[in-house]
Amino acid sequence: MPNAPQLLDFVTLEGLLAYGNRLAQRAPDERVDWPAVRACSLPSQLSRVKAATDAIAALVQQAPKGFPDAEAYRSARQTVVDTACGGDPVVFFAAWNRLLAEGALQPLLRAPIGSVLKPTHRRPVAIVPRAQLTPQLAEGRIVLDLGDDRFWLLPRDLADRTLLFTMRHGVSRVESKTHRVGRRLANELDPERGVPRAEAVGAALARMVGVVGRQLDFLNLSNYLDPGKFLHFISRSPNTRQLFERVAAGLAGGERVVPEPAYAHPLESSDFGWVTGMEKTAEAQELAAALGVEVPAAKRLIKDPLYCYPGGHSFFDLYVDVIDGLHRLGQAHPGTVACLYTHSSTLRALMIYLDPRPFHEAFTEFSDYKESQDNVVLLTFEKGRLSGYSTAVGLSQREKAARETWITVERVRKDRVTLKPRQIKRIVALVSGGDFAGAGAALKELRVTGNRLGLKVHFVRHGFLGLANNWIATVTEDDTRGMSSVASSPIGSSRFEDFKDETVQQAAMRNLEPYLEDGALVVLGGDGSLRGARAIFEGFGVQVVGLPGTIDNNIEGTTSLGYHSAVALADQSIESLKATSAAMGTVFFVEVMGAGSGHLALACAYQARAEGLLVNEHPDPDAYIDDVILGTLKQTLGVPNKSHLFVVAERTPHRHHSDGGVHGLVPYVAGAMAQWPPRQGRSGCYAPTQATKATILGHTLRGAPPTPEDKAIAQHVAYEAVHRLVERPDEVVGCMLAYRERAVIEAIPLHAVAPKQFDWELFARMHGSEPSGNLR
Ligand SMILES: Nc1ncnc2c1ncn2[C@@H]1O[C@H](COP(=O)(O)OP(=O)(O)O)[C@@H](O)[C@H]1O
Ligand SMILES: O=P(O)(O)OC[C@H]1O[C@](O)(COP(=O)(O)O)[C@@H](O)[C@@H]1O
Repeated sequence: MPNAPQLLDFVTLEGLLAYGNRLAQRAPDERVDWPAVRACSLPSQLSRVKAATDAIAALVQQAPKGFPDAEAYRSARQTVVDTACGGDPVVFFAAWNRLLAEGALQPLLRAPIGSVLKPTHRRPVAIVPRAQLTPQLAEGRIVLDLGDDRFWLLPRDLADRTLLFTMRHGVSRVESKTHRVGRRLANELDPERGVPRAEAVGAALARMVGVVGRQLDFLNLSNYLDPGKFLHFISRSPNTRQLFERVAAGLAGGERVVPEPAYAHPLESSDFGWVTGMEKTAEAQELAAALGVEVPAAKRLIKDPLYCYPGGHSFFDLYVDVIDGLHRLGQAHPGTVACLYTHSSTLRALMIYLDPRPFHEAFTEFSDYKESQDNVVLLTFEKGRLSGYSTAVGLSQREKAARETWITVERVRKDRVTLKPRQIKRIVALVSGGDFAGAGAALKELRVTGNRLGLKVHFVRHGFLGLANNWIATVTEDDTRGMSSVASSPIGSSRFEDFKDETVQQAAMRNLEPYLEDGALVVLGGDGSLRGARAIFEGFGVQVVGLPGTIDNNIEGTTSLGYHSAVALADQSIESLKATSAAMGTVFFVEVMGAGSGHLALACAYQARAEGLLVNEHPDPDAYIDDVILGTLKQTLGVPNKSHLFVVAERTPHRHHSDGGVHGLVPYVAGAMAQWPPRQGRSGCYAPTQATKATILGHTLRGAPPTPEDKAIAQHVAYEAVHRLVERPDEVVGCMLAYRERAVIEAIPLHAVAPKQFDWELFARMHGSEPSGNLR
């Protein structure tokens, strides 16, 4: 049990009172509607705690009998604040949380709210995975394929049912990731990320409603999904109204007038009173200081669903509001569809309620409700019961397992982060693996930004090899002058397979030791180098950040440094070869790097509109050579001004040479061509001479000069790495900073770094065909 009393035995009344009083004296944030502050002296508070504790214990004793509704529970609790606590919310806070630490509040988690009790068995579901779709479930319903092996079971008519589309606002200016975002905060959507997300939610909902509507029409059933008749409910927070506006625009599709939304209390987010708007880190640090414990222990208390804020508001409190409130909304609007615009905490409460596991267990899973999870929970209210699943709950077994692993591993990563905000004093950087353009620009940016933020910066020569040999030096302005435009890696790189050996890593750690206290290591390199970074992060606790750099561009979720420069340089050569091919009719095979992945080769081939492409990913290169390469040449050889150019990724295996790639292709293709009957020319004309050649661009691409694009990416990720290491180390340590094409930089934990899949669609597009089954 996450909150077993012995794990919270550090919680004292004195500590809680000290902390609560400090909160009450916080300077209010202007965006926050601040609750009334009562100044009470510590002795008078202490004298009231006993009465408060007894009154709360009496309230908890009522729990098994249940509370008629959420309002009854809230007012019973408020009576304790007003009477036993003398109106002092801090006294309530101290008495309640002390009882929580003793485990005395547990009966609340089993209390029925109104007629509603958390189900102990699986509820009827509205969305089911394929494996659970039985004929009985589908009987009398419309079964809609949502993709991803999931089906939505919808009634054929609404009758006395209510459909509830519950949506959360997504990304707002003050983010719940970093701040306590409560109902007292007038929060607004983040214009760059929140507004497009809200529009996307609206578009997705409109699409889904349209698909179901068409099914109903097809079955000659009355279309109850008419957006013109939907009801809309929001909370008081501006971001839920903004979400409504975007979704309503999507649903209306420029045709209908959408009615004004109504206010609904259960859609409010949690009430954190004086804490609303506060940074979560500061909150945990202050509580830890007041209780005289480490921050992780204080976080354990804060994360308990029963932990209350001064005044009594807890996550459990919100849960009661949401569950009771949604049942009421369902009851009040039978035969209709209602759109509910709300906050992530509401969706979290819903998921916990819909999930049949015990409250604490489900809370532990869903307490980290994340951006990447669903934005809409689909609910049906029928015969007094809510059923329905968000896709986050209705995941297939495979997805569920992947998600559980992700949650566990992410927790472990965070536990390994020891660097605190603004603690870092030095950065050590190295470049590893195959070299790439842009490394210089990234290193220079690390030095400049690091120094500007008061950090010492050190470079390691020749990657992990240099770490094992102690080739570490402090760098200054002198050392990095002109570095941004340097090709390859100005501090060297290496392939050093011995680094996979733990004893070699230990030697490297001894060299790194003097830099590790208050320091972080930045590793620039490809997937192998990032595996090396992960090894010393997980094995030795080195606070490491990875920056992706490889001309192969084969790391999922990011553009890697060096890729654009390599493509640009290859493109110059390929276009030159195309020109001479068109002039002379020569057949060219151009080999580019990329033994491990064909992304670079594909980009080069497509951009140059080559006739064909051979990559290592190809399931049958021999068949491709015979069918596509020879087939194309049969048709195009001799066509005036036609070029014949094929891009080949290094070491692509085939039967014409053991080294693969372009090796062996020239004699084979030239030999085949020689067998073809001469093209019919005009009588009396001589046929042009046909030549077949191979060109290997090879390592020129790794040493390409950095393009402005690569320099810009390098500067951006390096700048972010330093800033985030200083300000938010828990978000970047043990991660690779991924550069998304739309210039969004995100942290991907090293354990989640995965190979990028070859783009068969682009491959097919380049060939003017659809990818065939065996290529997918
Ligand atoms: N599993 C690992 N553990 C420790 N070090 C590793 C691991 N994998 C790779 N490395 C280190 O990273 C270096 C570069 O990896 P490599 O795959 O050659 O290049 P890239 O980083 O460009 O993909 C290796 O030579 C080795 O020093
Ligand atoms: O020249 P080397 O060290 O044999 O490496 C060749 C490989 O290195 C690369 O240039 C880059 O690969 P990495 O990013 O994995 O180092 C590949 O395209 C190529 O197949």
